[in-house]
Amino acid sequence: MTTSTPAAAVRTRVRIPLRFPDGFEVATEAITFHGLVDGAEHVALVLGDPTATPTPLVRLHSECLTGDVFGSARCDCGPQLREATERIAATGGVLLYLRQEGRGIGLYNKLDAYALQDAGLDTYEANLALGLPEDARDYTAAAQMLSALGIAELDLLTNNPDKAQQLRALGLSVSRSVPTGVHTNPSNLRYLHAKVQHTHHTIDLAPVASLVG
Ligand SMILES: Nc1nc2c(ncn2[C@@H]2O[C@H](COP(=O)(O)OP(=O)(O)OP(=O)(O)O)[C@@H](O)[C@H]2O)c(=O)[nH]1
Ligand SMILES: [Zn+2]
Repeated sequence: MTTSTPAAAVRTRVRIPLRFPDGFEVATEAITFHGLVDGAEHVALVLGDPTATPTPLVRLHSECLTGDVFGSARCDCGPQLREATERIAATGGVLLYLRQEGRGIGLYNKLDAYALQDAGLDTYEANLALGLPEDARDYTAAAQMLSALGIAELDLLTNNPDKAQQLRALGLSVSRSVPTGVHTNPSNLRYLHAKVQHTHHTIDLAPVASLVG
């Protein structure tokens, strides 16, 4: 981490057995922190043995109440969370569950943005129309969490180049960006297409290109 980033410290470690609706089960250790710069209640989930490899697999998962909890098909967050949990457990690593709902604009603003998308705007235009940034996420707290866990070098499970870029600028060594699976459905195609076009997410939509309007 850069010298200008304040250090955070582990507050509590507690074991939580996870049981997903599809039957997948895995044990995790949930970790909370003191001293995170943005004051949010971000949580780290340790899966498998992160010390088993010099570059543990890490995912920075931005909170999505609608996708992660309710099963919304408007985005790919729920399936990505499920996928990440299993893949990280297999190799050893950490999932940081970051309280950055709506790319950092909050739940109510995200739902306002959904309403604008239903009126024709894309996911980025909708944020701007609300007078908000396209993407308000800052990963300084994530870098603090990783440093507090003793992780300086990692593989990052993401399709979003900005996440690796920000972590590197914060002094972490991101060995590789490992793409997630492609989780398309009729309700999220336009959203995923906007991510590829606008923010260069590495999502291979070629197999479904003809369906994107
Ligand atoms: N403002 C806004 N936020 C959204 C929208 N759809 C999903 N989100 C939020 O976007 C965040 C997830 O970001 P994504 O752009 O799907 O993916 P990413 O985190 O940038 O990249 P990956 O690491 O590849 O998943 C979550 O916080 C969601 O709540 C939307 O239409 N508008
Ligand atoms: Zn989502």
